[in-house]
Amino acid sequence: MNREKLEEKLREYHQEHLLLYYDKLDDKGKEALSAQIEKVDLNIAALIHKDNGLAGKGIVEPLSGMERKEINARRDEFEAAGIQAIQEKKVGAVLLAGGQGSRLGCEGPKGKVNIGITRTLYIFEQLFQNALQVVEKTGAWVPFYIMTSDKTHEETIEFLKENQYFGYQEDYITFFMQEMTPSVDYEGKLLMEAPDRLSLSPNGNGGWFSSMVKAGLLEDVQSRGIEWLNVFAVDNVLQRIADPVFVGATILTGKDSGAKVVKKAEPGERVGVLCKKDGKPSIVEYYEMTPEMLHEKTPEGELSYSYGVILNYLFKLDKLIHILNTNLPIHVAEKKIPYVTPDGEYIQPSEPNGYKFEELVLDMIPLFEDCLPFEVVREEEFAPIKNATGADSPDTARALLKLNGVIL
Ligand SMILES: CC(=O)N[C@H]1[C@@H](OP(=O)(O)O)O[C@H](CO)[C@@H](O)[C@@H]1O
Repeated sequence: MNREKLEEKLREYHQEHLLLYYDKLDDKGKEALSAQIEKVDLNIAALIHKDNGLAGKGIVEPLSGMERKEINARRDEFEAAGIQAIQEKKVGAVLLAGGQGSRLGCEGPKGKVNIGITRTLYIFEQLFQNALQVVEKTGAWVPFYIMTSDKTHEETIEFLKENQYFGYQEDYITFFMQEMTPSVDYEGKLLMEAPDRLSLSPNGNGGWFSSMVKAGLLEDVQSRGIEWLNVFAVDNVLQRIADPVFVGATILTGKDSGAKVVKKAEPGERVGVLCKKDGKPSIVEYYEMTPEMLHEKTPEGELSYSYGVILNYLFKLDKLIHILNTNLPIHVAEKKIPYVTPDGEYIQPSEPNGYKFEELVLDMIPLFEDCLPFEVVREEEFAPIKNATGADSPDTARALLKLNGVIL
């Protein structure tokens, strides 16, 4: 697009300031900026006013799930069904790895964080170890789709290649990039990170499937005969991938989605909670729970909203395709967003100065017919690494890995 066309497009959305530095840019800079402006959704006002989150809207009630007792009683049956589906190549895995390890003091992809003590043990390495257990058990390779972001793509590919995918077969690994959305100030004006660059950030983990489709991977998924996708986060080193028992339980109970859950450790634990909203399974994210919901108890004295999701979901492919064009709610988060001033000065704010927009994978759940809440043992399957120290840190994860026999 030339200047005139860009101006015309921007005027419509009151974002003409994006061309403030345009005339001073060289041809490469002009092209780069123009490409970004063409690509982004400029209808920010619509984003800000979209339904924001689930909490407090609709009738929210507790939801009971499949508990350990029931799972253990039917374990063999579930496991056999899951193994069969994996051997028939019906299950694929999607690793959400777009995040950076900056909070853990490591620039670059979070999966590159080394949590070993006497040896190196990268987060990616541990996840592949977990996946290899299933390969060993079933004799079948589970195709892995790895979602990266603009900021982590090249480095992730390079790192995994260098390390020979930690023993996983290269033919079963495919990368795709998460899409980006613009950040805005409190007036809804798009922020710029540099004179030739908008401030963009990953669009949240809810965009994983549409990003996969936009990357042209639906054909790949379908040609492999995949019917189920197991989506999971990079930050839980005890994550079981394509767990045959979970896969089998979801299939045999006739559900079209499943969510692994743990009993919450305490009311304030920072996990999304599986519940019912307007009669359908839904997840309310921890920061959207009301104090009443957080503390409500059953007559037996247990938390009413006790199932915390560990970001490990199973989705049926045909349903994912069916809901592909359904809009997910946009979650608006106030953040500190670096930007350039009209004089070209780069500012790194110490206080929040604007909004980022995210779609969340948990908002997909109500779009499915029914979801199986599948209870897992926290000590065996949930060791998230979110913070440098304290709760959910490398230290807590190491303790849990040790408990599971991993040598650090
Ligand atoms: C948007 C999203 O998927 N949030 C997840 C995710 O939380 P974060 O704080 O965003 O890492 O991981 C939690 C489990 O570690 C899970 O309970 C929660 O629902």
